Amino acid sequence: MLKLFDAQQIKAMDTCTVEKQDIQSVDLMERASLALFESLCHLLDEDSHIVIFAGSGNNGGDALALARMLLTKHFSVDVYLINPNGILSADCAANKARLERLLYINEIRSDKDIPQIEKGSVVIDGIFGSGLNRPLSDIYLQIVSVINNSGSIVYSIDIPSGLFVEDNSMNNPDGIVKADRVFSFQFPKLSLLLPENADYCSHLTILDIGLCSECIDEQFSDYSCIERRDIEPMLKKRNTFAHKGVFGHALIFAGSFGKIGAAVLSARACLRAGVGLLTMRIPSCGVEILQTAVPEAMVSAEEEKEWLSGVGGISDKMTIGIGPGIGLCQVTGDLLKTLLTVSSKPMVIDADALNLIAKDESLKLLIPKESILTPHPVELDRLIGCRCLSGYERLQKAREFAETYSVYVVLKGAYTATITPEKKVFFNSTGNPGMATAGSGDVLTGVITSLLAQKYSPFESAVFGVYLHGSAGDFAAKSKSVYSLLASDIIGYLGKAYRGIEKR
Ligand SMILES: NC(=O)C1=CN([C@@H]2O[C@H](COP(=O)(O)OP(=O)(O)OC[C@H]3O[C@@H](n4cnc5c(N)ncnc54)[C@H](O)[C@@H]3O)[C@@H](O)[C@H]2O)[C@@H](O)CC1
Ligand SMILES: Nc1ncnc2c1ncn2[C@@H]1O[C@H](COP(=O)(O)OP(=O)(O)O)[C@@H](O)[C@H]1O
Ligand SMILES: [K+]
Repeated sequence: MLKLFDAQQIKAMDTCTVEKQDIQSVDLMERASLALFESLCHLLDEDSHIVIFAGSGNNGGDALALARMLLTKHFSVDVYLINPNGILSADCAANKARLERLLYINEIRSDKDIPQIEKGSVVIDGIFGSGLNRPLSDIYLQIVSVINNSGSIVYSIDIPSGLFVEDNSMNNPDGIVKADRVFSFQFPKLSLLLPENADYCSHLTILDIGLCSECIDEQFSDYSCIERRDIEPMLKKRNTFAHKGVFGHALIFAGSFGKIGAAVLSARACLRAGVGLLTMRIPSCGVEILQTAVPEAMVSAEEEKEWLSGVGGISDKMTIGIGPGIGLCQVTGDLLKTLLTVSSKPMVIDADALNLIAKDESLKLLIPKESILTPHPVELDRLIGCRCLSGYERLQKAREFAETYSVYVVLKGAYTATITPEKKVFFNSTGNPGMATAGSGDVLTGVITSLLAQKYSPFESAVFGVYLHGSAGDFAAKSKSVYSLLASDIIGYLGKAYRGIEKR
């Protein structure tokens, strides 16, 4: 699991590593720059012209060390050191001295010194890193504008200059470098996983720079990134004598007139994710459709033709999922209230079920503890009753909600965040923009309900389900392209996603 840290913690681990490994901080900088150099070389052409912007702190030090390494490979390199106050960090100064022996370093002290960037150049952005302590102003704003308008490929060292590691709600969007790729040292930075910062990082590479693992373990973090190696051990093996009774009975409340497709998608996904038995509670207009499209599912038909109004037959043995396509009728809201009142087991709550809860404050207190709620950002805003101005604010509000109501919140998006009742956040690492298509959320509801029915814990059902769903989406995108991917394709690749998780 990759933990995410704030700027102070990054500094502390830096210092700790230098002590524990008995090295100088400039040696750690050399190691970081070497990892960057090796990774970057794969992306450069022999005749690339490289323009490096270095700041006065350690991010600038990395950039100067990188320039020296690029010279050994005979790249054409221009270096601009931005040094308006004439003060450099010790390691930046050390690398300046090393580089000066090989190359003339241009210094930018005022706006007159800012260069035009030659067309076709590759820009390396080493102006500010995790030490940024205020939004960019003056000469820095001008330099960022020159970089962003240059039309060049831009590679940022550690983090796009001008972007804070965590909260950018008060930042100036014009003072942040827009990078084609960010090479982050050791850990992703939280801000790079938030949707409002998408323009500043098209691709992310994490570079292992050998920070001491003991120093990393000592630092507490509420944020981490789930990787395949975290998911693998969660997979439950199937016993030779297993029968369908072992793999749970899911009961999904889904569909309304015109939205029976949502019920079909969640039903298929639930079965493909491995549930033993599935009953679909749907309005009667959907019975023939569902029985034809998903013969493996049982149907509990509602008396009402077009929407859900009754709970039907439920038992304690069933695991409930509710929401896909159910609409916002008052009678469906009443059904939801009854269901929340009579159930004590965790359930999966999605889509319009979340919108119904948002409309009636009293329902929130009825949600069974440890239930899994799967809102997309707009649904989350409705649920908490306020329009969040940034992904960072939304994440904090979602954490408060998860704690207040003792539930798991799966905040969907590019790096879907599973938030626990203890307010810990686990970002997902699979998935792609092809999944931004109608019905892919219904598929996720089916998958998570299936896992919960199979006795995965609520935490495992959420993070494993989100990972599996994203991984199936990645296989689907490989075959169909991100443009043409359909929610049904995600279901079609769930098997391949399982195969990818099985230990080899
Ligand atoms: N553990 C790690 O991750 C390592 C980090 N290293 C590098 O060190 C960087 C952090 O270095 P620093 O702490 O020196 O931070 P920076 O290189 O980001 O620079 C901070 C300096 O800039 C000044 N400053 C901050 N915001 C400013 C603004 N808006 N306008 C003008 N000046 C401003 C600060 O007062 C400080 O002097 C990382 O991003 C990374 O590039 C590597 O060298 C080695 C290992
Ligand atoms: N850009 C993206 N990258 C990765 N996953 C994505 C992206 N866009 C959407 N998804 C995933 O697709 C699903 C969309 O869910 P939702 O918005 O509820 O769709 P719908 O309501 O159409 O079913 C979520 O699981 C989300 O994480
Ligand atoms: K940078």
